[in-house]
Amino acid sequence: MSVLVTGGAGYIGSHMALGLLDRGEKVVVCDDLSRGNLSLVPKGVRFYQQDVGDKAAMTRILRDEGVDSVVHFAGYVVVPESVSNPALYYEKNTLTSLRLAEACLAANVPRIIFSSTAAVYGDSSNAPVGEAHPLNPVSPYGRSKLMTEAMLRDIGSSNGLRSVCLRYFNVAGADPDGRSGQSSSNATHLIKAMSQVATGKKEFLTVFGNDYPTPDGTCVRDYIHVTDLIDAHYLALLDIRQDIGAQQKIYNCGYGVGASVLEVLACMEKTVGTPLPVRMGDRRAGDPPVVVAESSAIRRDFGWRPQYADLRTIIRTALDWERALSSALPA
Ligand SMILES: NC(=O)c1ccc[n+]([C@@H]2O[C@H](COP(=O)([O-])OP(=O)(O)OC[C@H]3O[C@@H](n4cnc5c(N)ncnc54)[C@H](O)[C@@H]3O)[C@@H](O)[C@H]2O)c1
Ligand SMILES: O=c1ccn([C@@H]2O[C@H](COP(=O)(O)OP(=O)(O)O[C@H]3O[C@H](CO)[C@@H](O)[C@H](O)[C@H]3O)[C@@H](O)[C@H]2O)c(=O)[nH]1
Repeated sequence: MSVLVTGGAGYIGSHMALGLLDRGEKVVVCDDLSRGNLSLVPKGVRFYQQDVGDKAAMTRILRDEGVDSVVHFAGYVVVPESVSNPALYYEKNTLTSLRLAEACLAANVPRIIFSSTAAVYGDSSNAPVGEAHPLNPVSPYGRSKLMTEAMLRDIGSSNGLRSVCLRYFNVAGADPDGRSGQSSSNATHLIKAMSQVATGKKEFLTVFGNDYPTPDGTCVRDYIHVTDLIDAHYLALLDIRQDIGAQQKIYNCGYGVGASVLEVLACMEKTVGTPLPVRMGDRRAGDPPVVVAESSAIRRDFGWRPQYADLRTIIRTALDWERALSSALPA
């Protein structure tokens, strides 16, 4: 049996493909390369350049490859873009996931692990958010993911497709062995942008707002190392394969520690040993002030034990990857 990784040419999906191969799993990757890089797909996986929202094609692939479980990363991830173009996000995240779920039913694939997000909570007013926190996304991106969770829940109850929805907080860092990392030169993520500034690929960092109700006025986030996130997925895969318990399980993936934009900047400057060029800018649309995880459930239920829960490690691995990144990679 093999595991299908959708979006496996992207940042997190490529780490998942590596993590599965490292654990001796057979891996199939489907990615339409709309936002990914073929060079990130590890050798040793079967690759299809394929829109995962094409139900007929996906049904064929699931059957032909003997897939027993799907790990679904494919989607669009830029919060401000979802504010300016919501329809794109409902199409690429919600509709595509619906078609993929239908393909799973048609091909009798009984399990899916879904990339959800802390953005489903919206403004969490300073306290760490647990899974039972009110769901009030402030961006179309967050809503597109919340709708997908609900769809999977209903399809699970009525048609037997099991799901684990993992709500990631801010994923950053790179494979400690240097095999993958954030490779899109257009990525909007803070630590990526800082790494580009630190390596001279970007002129300066803009801090989006310093008048938030936080200790230093900049937004606070819970940054989680991508390798710890992949461990959480593997534990979720082991759990879902047992076919026991609730049809849908939902877990936060974060460390429960917040860092402000200025704290992340200070850590990056310490790592590179020099101040970075920075400009203060306006607030960015769709940004809640504080998003920090309460993540005891996944530790308790799956025995998740993060290995890289340290901002310096996250920044060092991101920077190592940025330095190694070939300028030949497409955007
Ligand atoms: N990066 C984060 O901090 C973060 C946080 C929370 C949730 N997530 C979720 O994790 C998942 C992966 O995020 P990422 O940071 O690796 O993004 P990414 O953009 O690097 O990867 C997404 C991949 O999906 C592919 N893709 C998009 N639509 C597709 C389609 N219809 N068919 C086939 N392939 C398609 C893209 O080409 C790309 O390779 C996303 O679903 C995202 O919403 C990411
Ligand atoms: O050049 C930059 C980039 C970001 N920021 C700020 O840094 C913080 C983090 O931003 P970013 O790294 O873009 O992440 P988020 O907008 O918090 O969203 C990420 O984290 C969410 C979960 O919390 C995921 O759902 C999203 O996919 C993922 O992009 C925010 O306050 C931004 O305003 C800056 O000040 N300057």
